[in-house]
Formats: sequence, structure tokens, C-alpha cells
Amino acid sequence: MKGISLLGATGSIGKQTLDILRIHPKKFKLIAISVGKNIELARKIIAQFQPKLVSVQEKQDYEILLKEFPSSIKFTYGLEGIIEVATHPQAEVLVNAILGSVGLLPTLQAIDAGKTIALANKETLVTAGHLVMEKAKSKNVPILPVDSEHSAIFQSLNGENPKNIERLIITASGGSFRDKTRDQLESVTVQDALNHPNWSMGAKITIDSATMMNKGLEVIEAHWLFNIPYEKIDVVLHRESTIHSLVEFHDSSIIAQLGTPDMRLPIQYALSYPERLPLPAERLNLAKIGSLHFQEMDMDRFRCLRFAYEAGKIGGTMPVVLNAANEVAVAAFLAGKIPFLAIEDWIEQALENHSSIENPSLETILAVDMETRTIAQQFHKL
Ligand SMILES: NC(=O)C1=CN([C@@H]2O[C@H](COP(=O)(O)OP(=O)(O)OC[C@H]3O[C@@H](n4cnc5c(N)ncnc54)[C@H](OP(=O)(O)O)[C@@H]3O)[C@@H](O)[C@H]2O)C=CC1
Ligand SMILES: CC(=O)[C@@H](O)[C@H](O)COP(=O)(O)O
Ligand SMILES: [Mn+2]
Repeated sequence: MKGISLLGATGSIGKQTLDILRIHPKKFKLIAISVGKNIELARKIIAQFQPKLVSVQEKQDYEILLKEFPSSIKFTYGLEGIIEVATHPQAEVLVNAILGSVGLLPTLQAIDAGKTIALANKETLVTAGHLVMEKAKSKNVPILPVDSEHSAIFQSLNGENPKNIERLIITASGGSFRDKTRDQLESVTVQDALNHPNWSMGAKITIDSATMMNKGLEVIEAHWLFNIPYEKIDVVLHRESTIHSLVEFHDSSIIAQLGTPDMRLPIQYALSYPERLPLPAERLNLAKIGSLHFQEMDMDRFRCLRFAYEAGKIGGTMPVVLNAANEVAVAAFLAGKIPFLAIEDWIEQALENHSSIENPSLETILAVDMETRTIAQQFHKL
């Protein structure tokens, strides 16, 4: 029985992770969870799974829950609480499904504590890929991808020699606005943007998918996870999200992983690896699908993807700025404060005003992250 700590239990990935635990109660045991502000859902999760430790975002929610449950369940809050969950001694695996760069510190601490990391939180590798991968290597801790594209690449690489990789091909659905021109993007609403054609996900990543920043973050994530230079990572528009990504080898063979768009599979694979467990999910029926479509990426139409490649290639603190500016801009868009196209303008401005610091320490990364948010908030009068 594997003990599991889960960050972001009330989110899209968090809830699907709990589904996997319900399907395989003899394989996995939920030890500790962190949630944000959704206390209603937290109550239900606690009642069903009886974790040993629960961390909430706000102190007042901690005080409320503390009175409602028996003392056998420990409650905590804030960043310290998240780290306590991430490093719980009875958990073997940490599923990091928290949203945003707040996911970085718990990942680093969990690696230090020797936990296997099932990583959904892409901001961890985008902001500090060099630190995370170096630490994971030195501690001999596996970083197992949960993100569907990276899981597809990971599965395609099973048994292969990484030296034989010629390039990675990451598929992109194109998001909610893939068929719209840039002119048409001027008048789109938050509701329109949240309507992803293939996947049901949290609000922030759904907007990232519509701007193509999600793919940009995934390119940087792939660079660190698989130790592949940016020149060897391509993105192709594939509207069906049936092929989750591909690897091309130096003998011209291409290996891909396919499936219906269901995040429970990559989550389960990260939890069960190297074993493969059965999953009662919808099967892919190729004859029913009939045809699949592929299209070259247009970096002028999807400017955020170009920004991400550029920031990734510059390296240092540039991806930290890319991510922080994106988080602030997407939050402003979701709050109805700025139009859709302003997201990429804000990111472009933040990148232009930053001089990258090479090989940054954790302290530098956290300082640049904070500074980027403060500047964006002051400049745009949020
Ligand atoms: N959804 C998906 O299919 C995929 C997601 N990912 C990545 O996984 C991560 C999570 O995405 P997703 O599940 O969609 O996001 P959601 O918004 O659905 O969930 C985010 C979770 O994080 C919690 N949370 C957010 N901010 C804080 C905070 N400051 N402190 C403590 N908890 C916090 C939320 O708590 P609460 O709701 O209680 O406030 C919630 O549990 C992201 O990095 C995303 O890019 C990667 C691949 C696919
Ligand atoms: C499910 C998942 O991994 C998401 O990151 C998904 O890939 C989003 O799809 P697009 O960014 O391709 O629209
Ligand atoms: Mn993805």
C-alpha cells in the first residue's frame, strides 16, 4: 500500500487523483492533503478518506475545521502547512496538484525528504527546473510527470535510450479560440475562454490553453524533465487531443501515446509506475474517430508560445518572470479587469523589462517572482 500526500485536493487534478484512490483502495492510502479555500469540499474529502493531516490556506478555516473533526486528524494552514503535507513521514509519494508557483517550495522540500514526486504543478519546473532536477538527481528521487503530454512522452520513452531521441513533439489542442483570428479575439469573454473543446480543467490552465501559454509552459517543463534542448522540442496543433505527444528517434521511428482525454490515466500511471493498473475509462475507438488533424504552429497567432520559447532559451530568471506575469495577467482576466489580448501584452512587457539572472538560487527565484507580481500590480493599478 503506497501512502499518498496530495496538494490541491479540491482542484481538478486533486479530485481526479481521489477518483484513482477510490478505484484502487488496496493500492493507495491517502495520508495528507492540502486544500485552498474550498472548505465545503474539504469536509467531504476528510469524512471519506480520514487523512492524518489536513492543511488549509487560511487560518480562520483551520480554526473552524479543527473544532469539527476528532483530534486524530491534525490540521494546519498556510505555506508551512503545505510543506508539512508534502513531507509527511508516512507518505511515499507526493502528488503536487496545487496551482501556481506556490508549488515550488513544497516540491523541493519533498525531494529533500526522499518522496517520489508525481508532478502536475508545471510552475515548479518552469520557475526552478535546474534546482528541482539537480536535487532530485542528488537525492535519487523520481520526478514522474502527471501533465498528459509529459506522461505521453514518458510512456513513449519506456525502455528507450534517451540518447537516441531526435526530438519531442508536443501536441496542442489549440484551446477555446483555435479557430478565431486575432481580430476576433478582441471581443472574447471569460465564459468563452473557459469553454475548452476537449478537456475539463481548472480555470487558470483553461485560459493558459486558450492563450497557448499552457503549451509554452509545457515546452519548458519538457526541457527540464527530459533534459532536451529547446531546438529539439516541437509543438504541433492537433485539435482532437487523441495523440497526447510523440517522440521521434534517430532511426526515424516515432512513438506516441494515445487515449481519450482523461487525466485519470496519467495520474494513475504516475502513482502506479512502474506498474500499469487497470482503469475503467472510456476506450479509444479509432474507427469511430475516423481521422486526426495536425497543423503547424503559428507563433504570431499564438504569441505566448513564442514568448515561452524565447524565455526558456534565455533561461535564468526569464521563465520566472514569464510565469509570474502570466499568473497575474490571467487572474486579472478571470476577474474581468482586462481583455483577453491584454494577457499577452502584459507578459511581453514584463519580459522586455527584465534582465535575466543566470543560474538563480531559490532565494533569487522567489524574489524575482514576487518583484514581477508587485511591478505588474503597481503598473497596471490592480
Ligand atoms: N487540470 C488539468 O487537467 C491539468 C492541470 N495541470 C496543472 O496542475 C496544477 C493544478 O491545476 P488544476 O487542478 O486545473 O487547478 P485548480 O484550480 O482546479 O485547483 C487548484 C488547487 O490548488 C489549490 N490552491 C490554489 N491556490 C492555492 C494556495 N495559494 N494555497 C493553497 N492551495 C491553493 C486549490 O484550492 P481551492 O480550490 O480549495 O481554493 C485547488 O485545490 C496546475 O499547475 C496546472 O497547470 C497540468 C495538467 C493538466
Ligand atoms: C490535460 C492537460 O495535460 C492539459 O495541459 C491539456 O494538454 C490542455 O490542452 P491544450 O493546452 O493542448 O489545449
Ligand atoms: Mn498538458
